[in-house]
Amino acid sequence: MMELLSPQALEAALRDVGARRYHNLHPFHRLLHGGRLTRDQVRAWALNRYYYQAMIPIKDAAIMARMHDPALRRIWRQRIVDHDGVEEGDGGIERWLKLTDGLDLPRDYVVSTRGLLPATRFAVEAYVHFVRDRSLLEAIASSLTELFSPKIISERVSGMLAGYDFIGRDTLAYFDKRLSQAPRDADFALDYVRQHAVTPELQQAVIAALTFKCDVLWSQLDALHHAYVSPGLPPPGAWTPGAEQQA
Ligand SMILES: O=C(O)c1cc(C(=O)O)c2c(n1)C(=O)C(=O)c1cc(C(=O)O)[nH]c1-2
Repeated sequence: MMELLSPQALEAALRDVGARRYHNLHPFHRLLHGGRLTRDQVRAWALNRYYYQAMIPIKDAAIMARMHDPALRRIWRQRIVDHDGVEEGDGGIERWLKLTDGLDLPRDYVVSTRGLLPATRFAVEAYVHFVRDRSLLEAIASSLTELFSPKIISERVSGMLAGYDFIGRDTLAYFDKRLSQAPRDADFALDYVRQHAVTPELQQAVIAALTFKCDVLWSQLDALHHAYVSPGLPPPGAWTPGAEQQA
């Protein structure tokens, strides 16, 4: 028989998933944050990660479409505003494109997603499908990796500024805003999960949802590492340096 956890014990179990499985532990991130990648390897990361950024509002719209409570939708919709902006030239996706601009990747090439690793596409799509197909509680729980993101973002910004002469603070502006947005979003989601996961089965389901999401993030880095670090085998059609110049 599974035991019913107190809200505090449930939170501890969720934090333990992060401590063991969050993508700050991935070797690719260690290299990225340690200043040990080439400029082209950093470009591959920014190009692929764009797809995650671009699909986050679609993921959040799929979650919102399942919310019957206007009060809940009013809170959740802020996530879409944060990424899409209130007007053109504003928002998280635009700030991510400042990063790819800074790495000399043409915007139309980035936005076309032509050079994406297939595994990036599969992992990100799996996240969107997960929130569409599972319960609302599991969908909300799957966003809880953001509990752990402020720490990795701080490590990343300081590590990349120190480690790469081709990266400046303005290119990394995307992350400044996430440092306040992520805790606000994660605190809300954690509160929701603590209140609604009230049976052992629901509690196991939210722990599994967070585990799944850690796998979504981890497998994107596995694919980058395999294609661009070791053994360095980009799949057919995936970006290689210079491919962005070809029509
Ligand atoms: O830089 C990172 O390591 C990182 C991680 C995560 C995350 O843990 O899913 C997100 C973000 N960044 C991020 O920028 C972001 O907008 C975001 C939204 C979500 C989500 O699941 O709704 N995660 C993340």
